[in-house]
Amino acid sequence: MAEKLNNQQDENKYEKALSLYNCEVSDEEVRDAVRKIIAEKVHENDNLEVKKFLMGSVELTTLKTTDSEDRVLAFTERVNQFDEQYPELPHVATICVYPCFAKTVSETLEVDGVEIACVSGSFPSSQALIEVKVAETALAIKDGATEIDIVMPVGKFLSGNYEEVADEISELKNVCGEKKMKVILETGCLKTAANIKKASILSMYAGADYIKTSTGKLEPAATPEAAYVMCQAIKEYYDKTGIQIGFKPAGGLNTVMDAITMYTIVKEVLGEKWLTNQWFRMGTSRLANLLLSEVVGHETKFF
Ligand SMILES: O=C[C@H](O)COP(=O)(O)O
Repeated sequence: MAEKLNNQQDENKYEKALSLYNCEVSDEEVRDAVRKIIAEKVHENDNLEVKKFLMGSVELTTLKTTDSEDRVLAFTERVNQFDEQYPELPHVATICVYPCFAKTVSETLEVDGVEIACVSGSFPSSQALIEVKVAETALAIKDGATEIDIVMPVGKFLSGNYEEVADEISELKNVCGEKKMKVILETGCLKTAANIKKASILSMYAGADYIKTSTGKLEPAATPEAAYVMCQAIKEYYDKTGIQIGFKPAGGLNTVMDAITMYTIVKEVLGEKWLTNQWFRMGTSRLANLLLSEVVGHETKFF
């Protein structure tokens, strides 16, 4: 059943994989389906238990031009202190930083089970020579990254160079080896549900362990519609191959209700099997304090 393509020599192997899926998705149908989920289901998940779960799915992110070693060190220390101050609450899933800070985080982080995610491959544009992307990814891992977030080469995708897009993703997955690799689709640039579905399928066949909506550097970022299409693609891929792929909405998740909406879409499309922080992550630079404030019942700026 499993359809791992990496060892096949066929020149059009990824186009062939794409042809196994219906990628002619209607934007209008997606909008209607999302509207229905939001109207009928989101309220069921607006509760303390879900908010606690969401805290444990957060990829605590700092990807700022102003980041420095001191700031990243302080950022990591807050995660260490969180575990001491709130032992009954789930700690965040990862700390997500630029590769030049992987060493700082890995030398400072004291909490077991918090992964170190590094954006790589010339984040956020992905516009660099593959050799540079390979080197950056290898160095991030050498310095302690336990997960890698790369950006799909969006320009190549929009030009229809699907084999090149997939070969590049596959090459970077080879560098990652056992380390989990997330592929950011930058769904705001893909515009249509059909493109988002195609990019999702292509990334999964090329070796993505997670697919991720956005870099957070472009608008629109993680929309419920993009999340819906990506979750559908993950489900169809799982049904066909038996391989479970994670989902990471990221970028522009600014309110607790944004997070609950993403949770609801995952629950409705993918089901309970994806509702662990191994398979569902939220990349955010703003949500951790808001979620914590709601969980503890008063405003806090811990992170
Ligand atoms: O990967 C995570 C995103 O870059 C975070 O985006 P954000 O700053 O809009 O929350």
